[in-house]
Amino acid sequence: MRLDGVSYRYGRRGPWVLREVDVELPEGGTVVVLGRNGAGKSTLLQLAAGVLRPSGGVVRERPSPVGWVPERFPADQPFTVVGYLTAMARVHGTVERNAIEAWIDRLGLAPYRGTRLGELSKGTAQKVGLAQALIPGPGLLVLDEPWEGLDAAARELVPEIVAEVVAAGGSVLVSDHRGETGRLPGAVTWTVADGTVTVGEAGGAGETAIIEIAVPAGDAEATVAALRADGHDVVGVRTTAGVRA
Ligand SMILES: Nc1ncnc2c1ncn2[C@@H]1O[C@H](COP(=O)(O)OP(=O)(O)OP(=O)(O)O)[C@@H](O)[C@H]1O
Repeated sequence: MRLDGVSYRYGRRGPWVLREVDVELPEGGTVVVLGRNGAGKSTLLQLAAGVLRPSGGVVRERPSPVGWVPERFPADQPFTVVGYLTAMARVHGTVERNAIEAWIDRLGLAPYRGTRLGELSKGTAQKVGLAQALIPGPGLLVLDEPWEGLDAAARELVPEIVAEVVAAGGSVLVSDHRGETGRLPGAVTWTVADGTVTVGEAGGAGETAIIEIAVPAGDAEATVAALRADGHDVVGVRTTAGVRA
């Protein structure tokens, strides 16, 4: 898939979020999209997924089907979990009962089959968001901050799922401001800043600098959050008393 001179702004007079972006996502490739809060990561993902249409330029050779997992799963819909997953599978033209059931099991959704989406916790709703994207066997899987809101067990599943989609020949595009990038071996990075996208190798050997900083222990959480919000990969936190996270 290629983005050819893709530009985007919200509304006719809004500021340009992206300007003439040229990037290529190879078949079977994984791309991690990095950047500060508000840099345009979600916008880029939505253009790639076909959720937004470019204001200028064109997206070519988008694989199908597209599995799109938004940052916040829109849970205000009058469906039960199983009803929603079945309806979404129909939208993709297939109702593979086995695929629906397999993802319900794997993501731990079985206890919530008959629960209405609006009654789910945020983390469980995010899993339903993941399931609907995976059921059709996506040729392009687009995950907006997939680690956000998921419980620890489901977070562990994300790299596994990405590897499986890639092994089946699919392409994966993931945005990440939590610094989980290292969990996706072989991924390329697209860093969004000032309307442009810079392509790099994620964690390429010898290319990563690790900077140690010291802050008062009480500021650690806020500092980690600020660094991640700026697109940095926080690899560890320790106190003078020992390892914290
Ligand atoms: N629906 C919208 N209408 C108008 N402006 C928007 C809309 N969605 C996003 N923007 C603006 O476009 C810019 C890019 O937003 P985007 O959500 O793509 O950034 P992001 O890098 O994903 O940020 P975050 O990490 O906070 O999710 C921001 O300035 C944002 O305020």
